[in-house]
Amino acid sequence: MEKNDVFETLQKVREVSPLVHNITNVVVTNFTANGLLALGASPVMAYASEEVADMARIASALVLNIGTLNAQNVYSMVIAGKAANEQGVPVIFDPVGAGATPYRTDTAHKIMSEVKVSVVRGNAAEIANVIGEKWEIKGVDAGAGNGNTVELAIKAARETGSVIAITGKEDIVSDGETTYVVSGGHPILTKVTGTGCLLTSVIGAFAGVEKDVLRAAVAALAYYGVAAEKAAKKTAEAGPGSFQIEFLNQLALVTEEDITANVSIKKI
Ligand SMILES: Nc1ncnc2c1ncn2[C@@H]1O[C@H](COP(=O)(O)OP(=O)(O)O)[C@@H](O)[C@H]1O
Ligand SMILES: Cc1ncsc1CCOP(=O)(O)O
Ligand SMILES: [Mg+2]
Repeated sequence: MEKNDVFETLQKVREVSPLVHNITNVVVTNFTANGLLALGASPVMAYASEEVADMARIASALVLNIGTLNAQNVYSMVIAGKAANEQGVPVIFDPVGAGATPYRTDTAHKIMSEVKVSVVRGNAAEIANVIGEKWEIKGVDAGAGNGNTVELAIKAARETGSVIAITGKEDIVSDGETTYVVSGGHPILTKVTGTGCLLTSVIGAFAGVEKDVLRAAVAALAYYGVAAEKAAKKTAEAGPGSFQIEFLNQLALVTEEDITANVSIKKI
């Protein structure tokens, strides 16, 4: 996986404009749709159990996000996930807040057991709790924890059979055999809600055009980090509000040169 693979995959997303079906949370819905549009993908949010199977079947990727879960949406997520699986549509899962309440943890386990998930993207606490390990979580935010995120990603990938993306200061992606560290991004990302959720949907867009989901996830994380760095630089004198808007701009503006100059991907 090289820097030019990142740009190549980004170009494919921009050319194909994959339809990304999101069943996500009420906090991030608008931001996610706008972020996917800025990337060049085509977002749709569809939640009704009567239509999710039909929508998932025609999508290039399905993104499931339990941020503001309830019984109805979880029911829809499983129906959509199974339809996507039948059709070979990649399913990307964001276990928002897994570990914060037993309902979230149990739901994450239910989705992982009933749906074949291609990629799970979460912070370290969420990924740890998905595989039954302890890691402090405060609502939807990861606590410091004292585990090793590389080991956690490898273990979680082996146990679940999914590609695992753990995000934070450094992002780790593993399929249990091959593991990458993607550096970049900016701490101000943690001051804007939904940047993790949007990233999960961006991974969906990349997986919608690239069959190798490990490669798709690494490319998505690298691209996202570069856009964040550019936005942070441009709004350095301002705060999270200006950053949020500029980040959407930069998601549309990342160039091959930006990627060559700023991406850091290490295979470990
Ligand atoms: N300290 C940090 N420095 C740079 N980037 C960060 C930092 N913390 C998080 N990020 C980035 O913020 C984005 C969202 O990740 P994260 O905050 O882990 O997700 P979540 O919001 O789901 O907890 C990712 O692109 C990640 O790389
Ligand atoms: C604040 C909040 N509460 C429930 S979902 C949500 C959004 C979480 O988004 P992210 O994990 O991307 O910060
Ligand atoms: Mg999150």
